[in-house]
Amino acid sequence: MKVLMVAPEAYPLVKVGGLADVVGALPKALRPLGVEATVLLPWHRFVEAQRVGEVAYAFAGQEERAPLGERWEGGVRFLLLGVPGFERDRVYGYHDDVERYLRFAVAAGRVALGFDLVHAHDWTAALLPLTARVPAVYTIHNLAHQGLVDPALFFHWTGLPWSLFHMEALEFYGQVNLMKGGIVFARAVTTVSPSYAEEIQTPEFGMGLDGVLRRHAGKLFGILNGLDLEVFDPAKDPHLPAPYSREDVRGKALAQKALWERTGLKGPLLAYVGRLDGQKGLDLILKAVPRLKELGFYLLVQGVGNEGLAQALRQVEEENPGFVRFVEAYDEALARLAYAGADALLVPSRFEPCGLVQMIAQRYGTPPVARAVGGLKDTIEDGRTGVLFQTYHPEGLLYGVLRLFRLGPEALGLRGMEKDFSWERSARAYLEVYRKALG
Ligand SMILES: Nc1ncnc2c1ncn2[C@@H]1O[C@H](COP(=O)(O)OP(=O)(O)O[C@H]2O[C@H](CO)[C@@H](O)[C@H](O)[C@H]2O)[C@@H](O)[C@H]1O
Repeated sequence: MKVLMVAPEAYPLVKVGGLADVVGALPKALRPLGVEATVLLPWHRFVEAQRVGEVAYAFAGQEERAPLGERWEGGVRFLLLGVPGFERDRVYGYHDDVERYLRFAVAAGRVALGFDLVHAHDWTAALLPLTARVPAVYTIHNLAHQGLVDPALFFHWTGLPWSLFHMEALEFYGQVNLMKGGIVFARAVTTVSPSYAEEIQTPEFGMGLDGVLRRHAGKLFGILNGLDLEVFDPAKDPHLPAPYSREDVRGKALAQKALWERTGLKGPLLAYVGRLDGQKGLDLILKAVPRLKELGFYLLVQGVGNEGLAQALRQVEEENPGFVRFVEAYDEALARLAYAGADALLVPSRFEPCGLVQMIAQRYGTPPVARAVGGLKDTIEDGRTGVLFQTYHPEGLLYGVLRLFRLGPEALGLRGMEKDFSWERSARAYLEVYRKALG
């Protein structure tokens, strides 16, 4: 079976968050099952690849051509599509994001012709289930980003008929909603944990699409993300001062020391690693700081993203020297040191489709304190490998932290290291869904 995965990011070529980890790892896990998956990404100028051809497509009534690049990484074939709009430094966050990703998706439809199935990821590829001439599976990684477009622009750019502009297809409160199109037109829709698959069918988590998801519930599947155990392995991680495993955890103490030295903090150390986004519950962390400090905890926050949150974090760092460190950087090495060297990882998300950071931390022997939502619920054993709290409130988070330290973070950490986060089972579930879609 030849599958084309279409996504905006994939590890190790382009990574902003967890989507990249998933799109990077899934093709490797599918290979032993007889699925040959190729990953198609926009050709960002910072990605080196060999030019292997050209793709012709129509956009806004004009014939255009885009170079096609190829690169192999870890046995996976990556194709890079050089449509205009991607010769920039960042992956997202430009005023014309919708236009450039639509152009990418239109051109990607041409590339898909050589494959049995398209697997489209998130809003940036959501046009493909509608336009690709091969069956499509659509995966929702995050319902918060849906891709809303002015209908006049959308139909001008894509050349699609206005007859698609109705409630059962692309229309969403007067605009075109790309993610809605992905859900409606895919043969199967997946999301990244069983709990999130349930939650998004409710008004609380559905972000306006819960009705659409309920209508299409028969083809909606929750498949838990795995971890790339080669990439995230404390026994082989080059970013750590010394390797360690469950059998010999001595290296973990060295990681802790290195983390203290690097950040100027000491223990008991609570860490947050991830994008700075309203989704992630950083407002709870910010509000909990005075109490955490009183109780003798130290706090490290590492991440980039929302400027308002960054500002608030800078201020909290300034007001609490020696207790709070805010590292505003995308830094793989420091992230690994935090997963290994912190006493606990905080994941107080408002909602969480799956979440990888809590799995990474458990694999590195660091228990998470997380909110009981989405994939966090599905990957943390409450009281055994981490602590889950219910209420979205600073008190909920504080209660979780105190409970963890009563239970003993070391014991929970050791149990977390035993957990199986491999992709194997999930890859088989995807294969089942692919078969249904090809049906
Ligand atoms: N400043 C930084 N420095 C270094 N590394 C950093 C970093 N900020 C983030 N990362 C890395 O980015 C990844 C984050 O992945 P998550 O799945 O936890 O969240 P994200 O919200 O990005 O993903 C979305 O998609 C994934 C994939 O489906 C879902 O699991 C998740 O719930 C959904 O919100 C991890 O590999 C983490 O180490």
